[in-house]
Amino acid sequence: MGVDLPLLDFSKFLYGNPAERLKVAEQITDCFTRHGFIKLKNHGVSDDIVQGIWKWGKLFFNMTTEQKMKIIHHPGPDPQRGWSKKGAETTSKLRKENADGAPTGELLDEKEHFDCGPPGDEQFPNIYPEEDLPGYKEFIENYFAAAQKACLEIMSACEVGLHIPEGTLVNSCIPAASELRMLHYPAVSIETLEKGLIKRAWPHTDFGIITLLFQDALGGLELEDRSDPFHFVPVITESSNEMVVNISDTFNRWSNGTIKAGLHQVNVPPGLRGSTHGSVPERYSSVFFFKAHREASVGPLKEFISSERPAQYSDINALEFHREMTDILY
Ligand SMILES: O=C(O)CCC(=O)C(=O)O
Ligand SMILES: [Fe+2]
Repeated sequence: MGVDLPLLDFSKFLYGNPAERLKVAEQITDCFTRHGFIKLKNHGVSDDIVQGIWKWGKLFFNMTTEQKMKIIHHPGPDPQRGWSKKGAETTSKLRKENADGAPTGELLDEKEHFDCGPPGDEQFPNIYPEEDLPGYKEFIENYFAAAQKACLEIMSACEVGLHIPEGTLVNSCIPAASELRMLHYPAVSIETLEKGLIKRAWPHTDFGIITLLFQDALGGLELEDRSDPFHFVPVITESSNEMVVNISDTFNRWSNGTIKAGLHQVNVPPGLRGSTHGSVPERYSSVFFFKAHREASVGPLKEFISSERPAQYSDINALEFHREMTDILY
């Protein structure tokens, strides 16, 4: 029982010799296949950027409601831009679509977030608090570039680990169409969370290719223990520089259902489980939803289709898939 996620050293892929690259690539795809999740160190996103997540996250969410309202996101099927206030999104509806026995109804997530796409996105322009928080946009754009680069390297590692031709995954990811999210979970009473109508984030899978995640020292991210379905265990990160990566729905589709998306939620942090009263401190985290380029197919790749395993998913493009999924989410 339990899930032992090893902390893999990605520098062995980035700078290692061919044998080292192959070894870590296979560890990555093996862990992804078994758990839907991996943990990486030396991933190439600098400590400065990770420290910036905590610094800029606090500055952003500490802005007044009036300031945040200037860049509020208007819900709809297109990619999210700007600030979404607490209760705007319910991940539980997605869950309802994905599996039986899941919570149903309007279960809200106890979180607020900021979302943006690639710097200079013309199709879905980003919105920043440029006057109210100078420097934020510049930080976010640098973080976006570093996260996008890390994801492309992880795709290369997956190609090596899965023994599929170079470029099979990477070529569908350029130009960038990823989404970056800064998250803040306000302090909440344990009683409220334990009552079960509110969760920091309900069980869900993400719908890009992979998601990078950084969480603060408080923690609270949990993944499904596949040996005990619908039972969740904490993803323990020893330092806030550790990168947690999950497989998301697009990878599941590309692999024709052989590499499944990692089901996850955000719960009472490990150190506070079992308490019956008191409050759970606020929490900060950030996720980078790595997406295929908007016209790329999110149907199964030919490497994963055979006469024994015909295509399980339709051949739609990434933007159509995104719209389909956000329609469920809001
Ligand atoms: O904050 C976290 O740890 C996870 C957030 C998450 O799963 C999401 O936004 O999709
Ligand atoms: Fe998620």
